[in-house]
Amino acid sequence: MSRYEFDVQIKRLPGNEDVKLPQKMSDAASGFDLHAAVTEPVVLAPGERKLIPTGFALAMPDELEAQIRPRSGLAFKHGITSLNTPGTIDADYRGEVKVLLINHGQEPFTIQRNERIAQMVFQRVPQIQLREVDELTETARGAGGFGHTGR
Ligand SMILES: O=c1ccn([C@H]2C[C@H](O)[C@@H](COP(=O)(O)OP(=O)(O)OP(=O)(O)O)O2)c(=O)[nH]1
Ligand SMILES: [Mg+2]
Repeated sequence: MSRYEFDVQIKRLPGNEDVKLPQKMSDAASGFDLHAAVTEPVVLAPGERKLIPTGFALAMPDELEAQIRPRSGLAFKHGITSLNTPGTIDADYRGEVKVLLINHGQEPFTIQRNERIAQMVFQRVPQIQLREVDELTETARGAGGFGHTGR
C-alpha cells in the first residue's frame, strides 16, 4: 500500500531546469526543503528582507495548504528566518512559490543558487462554515485572556 495520501503537482518554471525541486532530507521529515532559484548570489544586509524565488509552482488538492517555515539551522547560526512565518500557500495559488527571508543577524548573509533556504510543510485545512450568531456558547474562561491566569 502506498504511504502517500495526496498527489501534489509541481511545475518547474522556465529557466530553472538546474534548480533542485523541494526535497525531504530524511525519510520522515515534515518539511520539503526549498532551494533558492536566485540567478546570481543575493546578499541580505542585517535587517534587510527579500523575496526569494524557488523556481516552481504547485497545484494541490483544495483540502491542503502549504506552509513556508524557516530552517532552524539558518536561524540559529545566521539569524536568517522567514518574516511571515508560517507563509501560506493557498491551494488555488498557481504562481511561483516565494520565500520572504529576513536577516535578523549582525552580518550580511549571501544566498547562493540552489541553497536550502526554508522548508515547506503541507497541512490539511478543515472546511469551515462561519455562522454568525447573536450569543456565543458560555465557558469558564469567558473573555479572560492575554495572561489573565498569571505569568
Ligand atoms: O511566503 C509566502 C506567502 C504567500 N505566497 C503566495 C502564495 C499565496 O497563496 C499567496 C498569497 O499569500 P497571502 O494570502 O499570505 O498574502 P496576501 O497579502 O493576503 O495576498 P493575497 O491578497 O494575494 O491573498 O502568495 C508565497 O509564495 N510565499
Ligand atoms: Mg491572502
